[in-house]
Amino acid sequence: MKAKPTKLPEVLLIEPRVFGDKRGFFFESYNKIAFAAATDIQAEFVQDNHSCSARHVLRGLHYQIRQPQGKLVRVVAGEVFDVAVDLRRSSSSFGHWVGCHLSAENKHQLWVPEGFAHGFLVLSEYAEFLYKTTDYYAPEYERCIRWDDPELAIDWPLEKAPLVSTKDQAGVAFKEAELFP
Ligand SMILES: Cc1cn([C@H]2C[C@H](O)[C@@H](COP(=O)(O)OP(=O)(O)O[C@H]3O[C@@H](C)C(=O)[C@@H](O)[C@H]3O)O2)c(=O)[nH]c1=O
Repeated sequence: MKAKPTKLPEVLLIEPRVFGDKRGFFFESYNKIAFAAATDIQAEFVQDNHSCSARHVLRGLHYQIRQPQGKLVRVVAGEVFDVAVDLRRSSSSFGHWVGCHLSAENKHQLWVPEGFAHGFLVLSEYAEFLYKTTDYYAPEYERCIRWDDPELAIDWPLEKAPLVSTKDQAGVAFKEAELFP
């Protein structure tokens, strides 16, 4: 596997080594030792999540305050535009975002560290989205920043107005959000 820094250097694009043959393909979607060697990150994943969404669904921008989660995200069916936003006030990339195309075809994964908000837009008919997290879901600490916050100005590849949950429609502005030191 290869781990490449994105324009936000702590957000990493992971490219697994894929073995294709006449039967199909095989790859290690996660290997603790290989991940640590390629990324220098000692992550302890405690939860695996799986969601499925239709085209134009946008989930995000989500994060947990006080119990932040690092996320290793990937797509096993379809394609998404996946976004991470740096919410750490002390960071030189505070308030900056990065977006990557993750698909079942390219098999790329994104490492979204603690202290970042995360969201994605579905670009295919549907997308199955899998991710590992370094801490447990804690609804009391769950926070949401609006996906279309003007200050963040994320350049989502939208074809029409996205389908957003009621919870996400009630997301707060970046400038009003509870953030990290
Ligand atoms: C995230 C999560 C949700 N749930 C429940 C709560 C709710 O009833 C239902 C759907 O939850 P949500 O609407 O929050 O699901 P969703 O919008 O898919 O939330 C996810 O979005 C992406 C962008 C992330 O980054 C994730 O960390 C997570 O916040 O599932 C859990 O039981 N455990 C979990 O870990």
